[in-house]
Amino acid sequence: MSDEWDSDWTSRPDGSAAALAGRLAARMALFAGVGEPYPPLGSMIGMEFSKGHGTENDFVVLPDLDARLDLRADRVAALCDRRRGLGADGVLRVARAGALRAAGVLDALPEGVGDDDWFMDYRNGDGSIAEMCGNGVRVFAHYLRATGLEGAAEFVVGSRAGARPVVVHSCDGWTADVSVGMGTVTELGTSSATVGGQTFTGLGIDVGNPHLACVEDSLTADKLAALDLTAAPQFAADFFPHGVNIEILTPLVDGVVDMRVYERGVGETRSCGTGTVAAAAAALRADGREEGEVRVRVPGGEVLVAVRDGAAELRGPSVLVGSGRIDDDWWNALA
Ligand SMILES: N[C@@H](CCC[C@H](N)C(=O)O)C(=O)O
Repeated sequence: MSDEWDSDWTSRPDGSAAALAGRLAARMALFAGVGEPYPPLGSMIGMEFSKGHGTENDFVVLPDLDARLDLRADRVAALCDRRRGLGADGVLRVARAGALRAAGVLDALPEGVGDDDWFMDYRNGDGSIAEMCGNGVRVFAHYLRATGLEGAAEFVVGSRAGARPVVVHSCDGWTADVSVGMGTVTELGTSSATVGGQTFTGLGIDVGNPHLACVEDSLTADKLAALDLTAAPQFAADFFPHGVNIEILTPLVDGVVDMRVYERGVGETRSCGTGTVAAAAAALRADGREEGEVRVRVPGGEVLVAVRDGAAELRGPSVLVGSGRIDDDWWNALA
């Protein structure tokens, strides 16, 4: 972690009124000394963050261009906690791949990713690292464009699953429409999982991260909405030794499916971009096809998935909600 985030008064975890008054006085004195107006609490020092979502799969975005942040699992989990933190399904650290490699966050660069490429360092809400996040990439690309960190509308975002080319079709400070090349879709075979007391059989699919996409013929959108996804599903751990994201979906009708998801490292989310790709591939396969376009409706909105030549493209929205600073005292007290 950077020294600038660890000054004497920011590192004290003492949250008492006396301690707070002391810190305020120290800030006021500091600013009075240089003739500057006193800044609002939290505006002087503290990590910048933004909050965004893709079809309501939400993320804390942390710009960390020098890759100095120590993104320990407990810190990520606290940040993502909806009561004691900012609240999110995951964290997106923004840096160049080379900076993350130099800082030891990445041992080596994934295939197709260069030192100068942007890299989405993605963490699940429980602090675990995942290879890829399809909704996250759209928000990541939107953030880069909206902040001016990236000037081009087409560029590459590196992920642990490899290079993901993005096209930002339209974008302002609030919303964006983004396409992502999601790479190869690999079928792993059939497996099953028990969700809310019901057993579903599906297709194991790797899109950089592991999925079990279960197309259930008897499901309607209403029956899907009534499923209980509060408890963690049971799945075949020998089939998915690193855990799995589980999608339950209706069969393909007129190019549309409805999907819900239980994400590894998070729980039920209102959308999962890689999950929609797995769902589209499984729905096409169940329909006797290997290619095609599928509109995937999720609780948080909808996205468009195209599967062609064994690879997929995902297109959907991104929303940037706002930005601010994380209090250093809060962050350091997590140590
Ligand atoms: N929400 C993401 C997927 C995030 C990673 C996943 N939970 C995993 O552990 O593989 C998406 O939009 O793809």
